Amino acid sequence: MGNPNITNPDSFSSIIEVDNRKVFVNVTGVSTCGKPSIILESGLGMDSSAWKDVQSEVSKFGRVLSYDRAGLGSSSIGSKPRTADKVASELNLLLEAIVNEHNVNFPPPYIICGHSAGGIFAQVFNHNFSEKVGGILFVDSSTKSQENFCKSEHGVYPKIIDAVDKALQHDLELKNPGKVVWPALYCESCTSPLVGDRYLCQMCVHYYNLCAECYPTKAHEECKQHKSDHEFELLTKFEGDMESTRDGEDLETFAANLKLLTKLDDANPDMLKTKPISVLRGNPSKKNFFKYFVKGWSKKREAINNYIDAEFKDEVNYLLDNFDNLDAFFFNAEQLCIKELKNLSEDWTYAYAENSGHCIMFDEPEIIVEEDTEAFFSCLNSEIDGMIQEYNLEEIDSQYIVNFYKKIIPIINCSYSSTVKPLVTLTYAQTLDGYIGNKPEKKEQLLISHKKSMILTHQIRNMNQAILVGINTVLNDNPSLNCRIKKSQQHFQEKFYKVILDSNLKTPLDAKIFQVEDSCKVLLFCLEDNVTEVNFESKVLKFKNTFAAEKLEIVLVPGLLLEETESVKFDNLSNNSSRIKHIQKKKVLLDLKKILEVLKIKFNIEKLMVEGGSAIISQFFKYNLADCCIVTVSPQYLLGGGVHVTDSLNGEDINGFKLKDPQFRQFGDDIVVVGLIQ
Ligand SMILES: NC(=O)C1=CN([C@@H]2O[C@H](COP(=O)(O)OP(=O)(O)OC[C@H]3O[C@@H](n4cnc5c(N)ncnc54)[C@H](OP(=O)(O)O)[C@@H]3O)[C@@H](O)[C@H]2O)C=CC1
Ligand SMILES: Nc1nc(O)c(N)c(N[C@@H]2O[C@H](COP(=O)(O)O)[C@@H](O)[C@H]2O)n1
Repeated sequence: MGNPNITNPDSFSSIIEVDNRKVFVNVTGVSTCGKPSIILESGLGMDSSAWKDVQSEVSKFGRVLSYDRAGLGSSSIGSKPRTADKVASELNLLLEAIVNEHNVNFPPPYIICGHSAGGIFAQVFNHNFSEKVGGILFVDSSTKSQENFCKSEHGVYPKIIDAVDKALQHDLELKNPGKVVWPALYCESCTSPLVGDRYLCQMCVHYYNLCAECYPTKAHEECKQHKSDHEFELLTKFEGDMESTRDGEDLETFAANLKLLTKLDDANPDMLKTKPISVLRGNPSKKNFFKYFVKGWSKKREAINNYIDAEFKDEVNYLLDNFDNLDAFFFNAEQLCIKELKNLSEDWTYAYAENSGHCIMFDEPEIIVEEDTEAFFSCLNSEIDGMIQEYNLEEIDSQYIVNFYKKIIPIINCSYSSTVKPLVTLTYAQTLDGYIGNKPEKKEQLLISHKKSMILTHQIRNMNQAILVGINTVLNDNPSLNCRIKKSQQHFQEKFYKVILDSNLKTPLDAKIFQVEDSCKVLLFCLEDNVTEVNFESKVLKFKNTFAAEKLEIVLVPGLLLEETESVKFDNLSNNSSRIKHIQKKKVLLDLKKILEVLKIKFNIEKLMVEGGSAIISQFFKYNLADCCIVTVSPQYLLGGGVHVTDSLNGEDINGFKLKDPQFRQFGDDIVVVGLIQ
């Protein structure tokens, strides 16, 4: 079943035939071989046009599909009832058709971004086609608890809904009688629910919905305040019988779909447990949904009253009268929804769109774009999680991370130029009590970072040309110091250096930095004063006999005398007193400025990442040699003690400082703080 309209299989918007039905599809976005694709699933009665703003943005970093479900927009009607099972199967057939029959690149895993009832369809799709789903982004999604909500003492809502539906069908006051067309939208001028044509103001930052009655007067208050004339676009034109336009997507079927999901979840409760999900909620006090059900309709009280069963009349009218008192009730219902959604997965993120109502894609599409990016990234992470230890990660060419880094360091992009040193990024992970490592005697690396911030660290390694650590880090952690992201290793292997500051050549010959299969070169910086010592000379020889010149280079640099004052407490047991004695100690450390100069001039290293440990970080701070910081803060306390991030500055009189232009971002459980050092 070919489709002549598809001229560019990478991006197309067309009506295609699937299983003898016509389905409108809109596939856009950059080709993402090996990465997840995004499916935009609209809410009840809404077609693909709802995603206009979101799709154009998300397409910049991935493959995106929006489509009209059967009976909506430009798609032909489907068989009734419109159960979520049916919707899921039809979506699956559509995906198979566009990939197999139309040769369109739209690879799984899929991240389904479901608005409202679209979140229910997404979950049912995950039950039935689990292997294809990477994660779900819930955009003010419906939840199973809404069924209880309907059944609860406030079960009067379904009665209002019924009455509204009936009123719409019979009430001649309304221009376009028919079923409720936009369950979540109301006219922002007259507050009636939107039936019939729907208009959007093109000039405002946000879209405004106007019904056909208000459209000619352009009566929206905020629109009136704008100086220029507003242009309104007729977004959706409904003609004739509404029944055939949003065929079958009614509240009765919606309630049945909630029951179906409850049944599927009861049978298989963990279908989403390990998959990343994002829960995005609008502001309950702004949800047009509720206004539609209650406030908007209080204006049409008479019409509604005609269609409410006598036994519910008092209750319905009480609600219509007391709309403002319902905030607390709606707030509680909202909390239930959030709890239910978060419980679906162990890997969830939550975001609150304060300035949005139920239709976040109209009010704040940018938040969905951001959340999509997060889900996109999480999905990649969970794919590669299991492989981290095997040094076999898939490439994460994640613009998300790259942008995060670049955003705060414009100099990395353009204007950093120093003839004497590379651009230095200081990166480490710390606990809430400031520790970066275990006590040295433990001889075990302290795992602080969440897997997601760890991947960030690896990506940042990949964006630099060298990593520098002190010898104690090598002795304690035995790190690999490579970038375990496959494919990017290509770039990494050719250009990367592992730099160890090791005055006395204590680095073990069997250290992992030499062993891992990469072609990075190890640079051991040693103290030039040592060169005459026999012991040192024999060590150098051993290294040279063990490793080829392209694998290892020993670089001699001058030392810098460091005078440390150590405070020692002496107890006098006879009189139970104690005395502090200050002992002056001398230590030689390698000259960092000289090392940076050599890295820049001899090895052409423009960007250097310094990982630690404490002594190294402290010295970079002390001599103001770092340009920016990326610090992972993990929500844990070590308490028992260990290596503190600036331990070795103890006693020295050095001024502290504040990061410039700090940025913060959550990666898994951790907060990553990024900023410039002036
Ligand atoms: N959480 C994290 O992100 C990280 C944690 N760590 C942790 O840090 C701990 C190690 O820290 P620490 O004990 O301070 O040791 P370091 O790894 O910082 O190494 C310090 C040693 O490096 C050598 N050195 C040479 N020149 C210099 C110089 N100019 N400045 C500083 N050191 C120099 C010195 O040994 P010599 O005189 O022999 O040359 C010095 O004792 C480990 O527990 C490790 O796990 C490490 C990195 C990151
Ligand atoms: N970002 C980060 N988080 C942690 O929890 C850490 N323990 C570290 N440690 C640093 O990473 C090195 C290990 O690197 P490999 O993965 O073995 O290549 C370790 O030596 C520290 O420098 N970092």
